[in-house]
Amino acid sequence: METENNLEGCGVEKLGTIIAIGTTNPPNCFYQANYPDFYFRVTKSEHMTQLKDKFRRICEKSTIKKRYIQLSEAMLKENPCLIIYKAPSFDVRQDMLVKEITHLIFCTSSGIDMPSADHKLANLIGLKPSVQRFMIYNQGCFAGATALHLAKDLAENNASARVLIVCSENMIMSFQPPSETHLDILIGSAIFFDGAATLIVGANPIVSINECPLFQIVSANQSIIPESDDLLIGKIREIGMEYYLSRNLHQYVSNNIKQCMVEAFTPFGIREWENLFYIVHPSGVAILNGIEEKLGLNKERLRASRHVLSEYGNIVIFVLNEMRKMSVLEGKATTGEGLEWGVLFEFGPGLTVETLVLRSFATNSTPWSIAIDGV
Ligand SMILES: CC(=O)CC(=O)SCCNC(=O)CCNC(=O)[C@H](O)C(C)(C)COP(=O)(O)OP(=O)(O)OC[C@H]1O[C@@H](n2cnc3c(N)ncnc32)[C@H](O)[C@@H]1OP(=O)(O)O
Repeated sequence: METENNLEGCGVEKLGTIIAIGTTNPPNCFYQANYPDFYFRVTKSEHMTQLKDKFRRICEKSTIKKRYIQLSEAMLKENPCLIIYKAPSFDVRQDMLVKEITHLIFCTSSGIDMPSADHKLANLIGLKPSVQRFMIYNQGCFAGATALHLAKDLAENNASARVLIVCSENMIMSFQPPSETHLDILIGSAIFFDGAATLIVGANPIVSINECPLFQIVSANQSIIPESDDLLIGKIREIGMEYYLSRNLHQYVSNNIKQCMVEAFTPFGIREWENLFYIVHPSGVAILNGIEEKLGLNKERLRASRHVLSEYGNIVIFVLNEMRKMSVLEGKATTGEGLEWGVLFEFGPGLTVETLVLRSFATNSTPWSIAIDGV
């Protein structure tokens, strides 16, 4: 790969580095093949046979095998307003959601109470009262990358800071019954899922105390795709989260991805895309296919994203975790499947794209037995 290694001499050890990643899901696992029956039965929509057939086609084409969702049939029975299209249900959803270091960043699109979820978490895990907290609400799917972006700045500007990031998403606010007049609900119902991820970011990782450098965040860029404001909209209403997903969304993302790559990698003299590792937000098979095609990537490059899409659904931090686990299990030399440089993309309302340039670490330079659960 053609690189000018423009980082030399600029204190790379001071760059924000991901030193821990963990992910979790609620226990209810839904196989995608069974989900149409479940979804139409619990929402009492069995009579909408054509819509159910369409939903089944969407589920089949989603390439998702299974997803984890906290909402159960019992919860829906107890809260029947959740299965009536456009029924006022915000208070019920909000009440269901709230039951549930040096710096703390919490991001979620679930719940808007004050004091917020970051405050409750800090108390729960016994963080110092002086911990510096930052709450990121309702940024949709690009919140994880924004949290990493912010953590990088905090870590690089506060010597010895250790930033805990917690991302938690839950479908309780966005769950809607199927509607013939609002087909976007079928797409969200087929690809959104519940999950949570945590990361710790700090500069100058100390390996002797088992801090485990996984990925260095070399740079972080955020950009808005021109003329895309209306393509992905979520509105908090009395009915919970009302959302709209344009059919053209995937084309806007893929048509603009090259520009994001050029802006992110030009400062480092990197102009070829094939020899990078990719942590791409698994937001839909059409988006992954479009990115692969526009960047001219071979099928292997988006393997981690496709695996997470198939096994969980749509959250980027899961892909980051999958990449480092997969690299170790397959005996690759670095945490980025043997490659040095990589990129993390995440998209959300705006349309906003976060592009993070990453560098991997040698897999034999870190205390892996502690870093990889199950290995
Ligand atoms: C929340 C956030 O902040 C960020 C996010 O992640 S938002 C989510 C972003 N992801 C998306 O918008 C999904 C992108 N789309 C896809 O991945 C795929 O198009 C898909 C899995 C939905 C379907 O797969 P496909 O290979 O394109 O199949 P295709 O045959 O074209 O579509 C299947 C059916 O879905 C319908 N469909 C596709 N996109 C649709 C949309 N946006 N709205 C409504 N219907 C849609 C098609 O009309 C088709 O219906 P019929 O079978 O009745 O003809």
